[in-house]
Amino acid sequence: MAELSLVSGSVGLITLQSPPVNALSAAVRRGIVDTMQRAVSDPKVRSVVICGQNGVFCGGADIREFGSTMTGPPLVPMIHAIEAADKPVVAAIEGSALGGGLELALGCHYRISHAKARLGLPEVTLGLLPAAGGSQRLPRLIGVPAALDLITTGRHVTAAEALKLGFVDQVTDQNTVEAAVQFALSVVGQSLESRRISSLPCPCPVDVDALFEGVMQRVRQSARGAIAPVACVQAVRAAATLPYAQGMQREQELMATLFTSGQARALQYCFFSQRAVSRWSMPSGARWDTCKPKPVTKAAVIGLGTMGRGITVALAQAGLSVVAVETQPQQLKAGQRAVSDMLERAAQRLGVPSAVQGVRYSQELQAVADAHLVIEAVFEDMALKEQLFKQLSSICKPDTLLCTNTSALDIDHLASQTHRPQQVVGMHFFAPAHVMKLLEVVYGPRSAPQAVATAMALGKRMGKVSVAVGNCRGFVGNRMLMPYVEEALFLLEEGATPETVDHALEEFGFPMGVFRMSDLSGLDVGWRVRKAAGLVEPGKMSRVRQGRRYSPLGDLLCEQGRFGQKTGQGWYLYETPGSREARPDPWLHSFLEEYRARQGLVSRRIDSQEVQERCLYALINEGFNILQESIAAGPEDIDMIYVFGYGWPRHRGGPMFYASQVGLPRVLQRLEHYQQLHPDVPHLQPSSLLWRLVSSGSPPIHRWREVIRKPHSAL
Ligand SMILES: CCCCCC/C=C/CC(=O)SCCNC(=O)CCNC(=O)[C@H](O)C(C)(C)COP(=O)(O)OP(=O)(O)OC[C@H]1O[C@@H](n2cnc3c(N)ncnc32)[C@H](O)[C@@H]1OP(=O)(O)O
Repeated sequence: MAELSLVSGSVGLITLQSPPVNALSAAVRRGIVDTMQRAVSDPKVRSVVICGQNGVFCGGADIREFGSTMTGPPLVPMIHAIEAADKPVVAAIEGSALGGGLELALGCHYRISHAKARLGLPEVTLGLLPAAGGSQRLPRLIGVPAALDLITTGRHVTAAEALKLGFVDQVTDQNTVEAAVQFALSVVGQSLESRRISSLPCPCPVDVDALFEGVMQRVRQSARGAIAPVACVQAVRAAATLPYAQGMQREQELMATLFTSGQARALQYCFFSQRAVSRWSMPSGARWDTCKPKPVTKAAVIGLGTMGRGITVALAQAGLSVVAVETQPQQLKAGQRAVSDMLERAAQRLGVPSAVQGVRYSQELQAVADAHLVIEAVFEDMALKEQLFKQLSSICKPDTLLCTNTSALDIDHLASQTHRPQQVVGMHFFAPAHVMKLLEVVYGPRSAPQAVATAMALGKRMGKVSVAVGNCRGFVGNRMLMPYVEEALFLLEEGATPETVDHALEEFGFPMGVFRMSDLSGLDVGWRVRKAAGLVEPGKMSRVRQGRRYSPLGDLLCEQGRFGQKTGQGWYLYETPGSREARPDPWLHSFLEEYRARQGLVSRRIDSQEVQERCLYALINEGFNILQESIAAGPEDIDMIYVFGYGWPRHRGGPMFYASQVGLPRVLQRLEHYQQLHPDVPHLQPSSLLWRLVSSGSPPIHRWREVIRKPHSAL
């Protein structure tokens, strides 16, 4: 797992060998300890270079080992032994040096990096901190503020930035190992004292207390309940204020708490789930590894509203040639300006050439004729989309993929408007479409596996986390959101205020509670959907519609023109239309009191626990229904949709993972409890899959699929 060879007569070259990313598994650590010992004791070896095979230095500790008892040589003494060596050790960094990989490099006396390498300490994103000395060495080398930035965000930096910050000694765009070998030859005989980072003093800011207080406040605010960023600050503070040995002790203590935490498990589950969702499958048995995507170089977008603009930008930035069609001349002009601005700004920020030239604009639908793939992003209106799909079916080449960006409408119905239902899929983007990472790729019963493969591959090219899901109202994300929103409205009827509900959800870790979110996206959006579903009865207050409990509160606000931020009033009050700061609205509080009085509802005190349980368990319950119906292939798919599209706090792993952590029997018991209190609310009726999982002994989440697939009786 690590090989030693002698090169250029006197350089011991240690090559880490553990594909795909040379993670520091027990075998690799054993290999490093063994080869270092041999190199140090071999008189022919005068200096050492450490590199990784296949163009990757090291992706860090082997995350797969974290779930079980760690065996093999520990990282910390291994890195100390490298640093203590009396022969110069040079890290030759290609590809990635991340986490334990960078900590290994920081234990070396010199670091030579390829220009295209990426370096960083992303442990915080896995619920950990750099506990192989990284939190103590990096501040000594680059100073406290820069180290705090890298360690608390986990961001990867380019070799150029690493050189500027001072933790890389040389950057090359030639062969990195050869450059490192030459470098190793050149430093033989030089003193290594100043190269042992652990022996350097930590450059200490003038007012350490003020600095760390400010940082801690900022970090706590953005962490939204995540504990690792806070521990990272504490570890760096130890580097700034304690001698190295004591700092290391503090680093280990903090790591011990994080390592076994539920948050670390959740974040590591997210790491693997994010990768697992690209290995999609359909109920038909079609899979990611049996279907080849079709090449797509020319795409078309129809409709230049907010979504169409974002989708155009995302496609152009992925290097596709795009034609954007908008039939309204004013909208076309405004859309063109907005798209060009977004592309120019992004190019400036990233220091890359602008993709503006890759986009053409037209008022004519005919302009999409030679596209390989068309994404429709017109107004959410079935009649309009039906008409459009009929036209596209005759304009486009027979093998052109026809995609819709609908957020809820029936993909199969749209497919039936065309002569090529197998070529129709949903590509459900989230606003702003060029920023948000999530893409739901929705297949109908007639969608061809190759069409799904092509949409998934395109999503990947656009840098999205793409999740393949089946066709149903609202697909996965919005379908699960419906009971969540409904429960929040019911809680208002029963005595809560928007503030108490939002506070409980934000306390859980959402960036915004349901009412602030609804004000931001516009109350009229849901109103239109409810109208189309025949649920809205203007001016009426009835609380049972279509045979189940219904809250008309949202409709009543819309009837008064309260659409949220854009009108300056919604569930909250805003200083002016469009402003963002939500303030409690006394009018709304009186309105709720009057509403309850007219409905004969007795207001009661509702605590955070009830808000969280009713909103979140209702959402989770719908997730179980979705799994049961095979709309999502597994819990990881649902969880990634919620983490990347709906602000579910990543350190809680997604709704299904959260349910597994709370304990399925507990979720079931609380749903039953609330269902008894509210028998007219069908979404509180526990899903039969939840029942089956509990009666199968509540297996761990990675074994749920076995229960989902098991044929079940109608018990
Ligand atoms: C109590 C004391 C205990 C001490 C513990 C010491 C702790 C040390 C801290 C750490 O080092 S934690 C790990 C820090 N490293 C990372 O976070 C890096 C994670 N990896 C990546 O960011 C990327 O994978 C990459 C290295 C940039 C490569 O990206 P690329 O897009 O090229 O490939 P991927 O699809 O992401 O990955 C390919 C394949 O490899 C698996 N993998 C990647 N990194 C690791 C890893 N560190 N451990 C185990 N497996 C890893 C990844 O899961 C993919 O496989 P899959 O089968 O497709 O899932």
